[in-house]
Amino acid sequence: MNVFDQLAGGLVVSCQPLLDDPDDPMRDPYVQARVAAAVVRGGAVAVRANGTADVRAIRAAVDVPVIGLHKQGVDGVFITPTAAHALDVAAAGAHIVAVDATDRPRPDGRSFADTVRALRERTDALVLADVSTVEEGVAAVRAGADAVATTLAGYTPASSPTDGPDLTLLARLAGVLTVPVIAEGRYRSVEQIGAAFAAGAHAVVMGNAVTSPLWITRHLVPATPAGARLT
Ligand SMILES: CC(=O)N[C@H](C=O)[C@@H](O)[C@H](O)[C@H](O)COP(=O)(O)O
Repeated sequence: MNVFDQLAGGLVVSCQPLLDDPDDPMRDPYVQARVAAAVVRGGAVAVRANGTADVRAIRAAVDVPVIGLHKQGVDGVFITPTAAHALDVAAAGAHIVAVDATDRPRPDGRSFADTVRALRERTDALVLADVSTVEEGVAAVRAGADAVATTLAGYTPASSPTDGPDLTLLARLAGVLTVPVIAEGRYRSVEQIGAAFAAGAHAVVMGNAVTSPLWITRHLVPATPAGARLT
């Protein structure tokens, strides 16, 4: 049984501070580890986390698989952009390393396949390929990815943002791949979780809608008269 089997049919919760707000008060490994412990207590089958400090703190706080990544910047390839980042995340204790698997240029001039090879040679970590198109998913599996996630749908030049989660991409990936396909990106509701499993998801990842008070409040405030006056 590999680690992805432990995720089958479950909810994975991403415990990360907000990407686009460096002053998010939740940007603290102790805080993220407490959030992770809470979501696991609530039934999350795994936790996704950003950065070696958060991965290490969360590994110590929970007994479910940890999907680690390292975000660098906000443009181009920013999810675990280099082999060195991937090795650091694995060394911090991630069972699975999430890596951008698009074919865009990377800061180390290497390819996604090189990162997979480096992880295989030096760690036991499995590789989750974050993609935005079917073609990227197919190429990622050819390059050795253990699973594919729709994380980058709507966040790359090759994909268009959808209002909610990209269920079409999910269904197409699930239709052509034999590895687990993870639904991730803009999941906000019980209905969307159901729709993802109906479309063939192996597991569903929810992030901001569960773990970011900053994101949730910013989402709700415009519905108030006081918030509407601000916009
Ligand atoms: C595109 C990107 O940078 N995605 C990141 C991946 O780790 C996170 O910022 C997201 O919160 C995560 O994917 C979960 O998605 P959502 O918060 O929409 O449920």
